[in-house]
Amino acid sequence: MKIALIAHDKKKKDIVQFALAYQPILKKHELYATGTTGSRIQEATGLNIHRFQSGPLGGDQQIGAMIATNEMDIVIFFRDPLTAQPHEPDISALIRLSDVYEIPLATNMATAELLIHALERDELHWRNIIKDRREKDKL
Ligand SMILES: O=C(CO)COP(=O)(O)O
Repeated sequence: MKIALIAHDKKKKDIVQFALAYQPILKKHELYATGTTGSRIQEATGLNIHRFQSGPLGGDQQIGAMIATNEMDIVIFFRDPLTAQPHEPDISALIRLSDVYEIPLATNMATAELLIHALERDELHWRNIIKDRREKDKL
């Protein structure tokens, strides 16, 4: 599965803790992240992560583009609901696209934990079925 990891600045420590705790699960998947989140997780865990631009410079949009082309399976996005972000429209667009394409999206640690356990139990297998169906529809 392809998993996007994103965190706003005040949530970066949390996502690093999350990645450390679930490293054995995460390492079995293809990981993507916005720029700074990706480097912080990489430094702490050594996980292999494809890093996009930093969020304010287009990283959220790059992940959104993967969602729109049916290439992203899970989004874990530790948002900071208490701080205004300069790229708020990009954040809303990413969340909107996750809803448009019905991509499992966790915006806080509690939901992220549920998702990661579901992933480990292979309960997100339906994503592969949807992907195959959409690929066939394109033909
Ligand atoms: O701003 C972000 C998401 O909206 C995250 O970007 P960084 O990981 O580059 O800090």
